[in-house]
Amino acid sequence: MKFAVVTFPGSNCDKDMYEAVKNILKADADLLWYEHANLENYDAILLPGGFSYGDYLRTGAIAATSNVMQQVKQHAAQGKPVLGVCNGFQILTESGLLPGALLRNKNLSFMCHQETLIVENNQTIFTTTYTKGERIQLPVAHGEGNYYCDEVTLRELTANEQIVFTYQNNPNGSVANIAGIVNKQGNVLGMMPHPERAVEQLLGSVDGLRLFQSLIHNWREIYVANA
Ligand SMILES: NC(=O)CC[C@H](N)C(=O)O
Repeated sequence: MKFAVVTFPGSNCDKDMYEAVKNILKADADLLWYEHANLENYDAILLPGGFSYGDYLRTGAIAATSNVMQQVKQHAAQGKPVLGVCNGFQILTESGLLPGALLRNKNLSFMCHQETLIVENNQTIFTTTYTKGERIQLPVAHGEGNYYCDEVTLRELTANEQIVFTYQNNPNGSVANIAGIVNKQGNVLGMMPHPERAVEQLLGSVDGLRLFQSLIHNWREIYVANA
C-alpha cells in the first residue's frame, strides 16, 4: 500500500505525517509538492495540517482550488482512501469532498493541547482498531476547528453514521461536538485532531497510530486478500 502526503505552500504538518507513515508504520510513502504531484499510482492520499496559503480568504479555500485537488477528487470517486487532518480537513470541506465548514474557534484563539475523543463509528476503514464508544487521546492544534453544518446536514451525518469522532469536552464550539466525519461512501475522512502526532509513547499517546494501522489492515483486506 502506497501513501501520498501532499504538501501545499504553508503546510507544516506534512513531514510529521510522512514520518509517521514511513518510519513508524514502515509503510511505503512519498512526500509530494502539490504542483508536481501525480497521484495515479498511490493507494491513499494524506492531506496534512498547516496554514496552506497563509489561511488567506478562508482556511483551505485556496488549496481547494489547486489542480491536485482534481486528482484527489478522482481518487476519492474511485472509492480509494483520503485522510485530511486539520488544514487537510479544512481543504476537504472547501473542495466539497466533505460537507460543512470549519469556523474560528468559539474563543477566537488558537489552541494546542491533548483532547479526549469518543470513537462514534468504528466501522470505517480508518477506525476498526478502536471499539465503539472508546475514549482516545489525540492532540488538537488549530484556530479554526469549529465544525459547522446546518440541521439538515447534521441529520444526514447522524443517520448515515458519518460522525466518526466527537470531543468529550468540546474545545472549539463544534456542532454536535464533531471532531471528525467521513463522506457517505466512507472513504474520505476529515478530522481536526492530529493522529500523526500520536504515534509513539514519547509523544504522549499512540492512539493515532491505530488509525493508520486500521487503514492499512482494511486496505489489504479489500485490495490484497480478495484479489
Ligand atoms: N495544524 C493545523 O493544521 C492548523 C489548521 C488551521 N490553519 C487553523 O489554525 O485552523
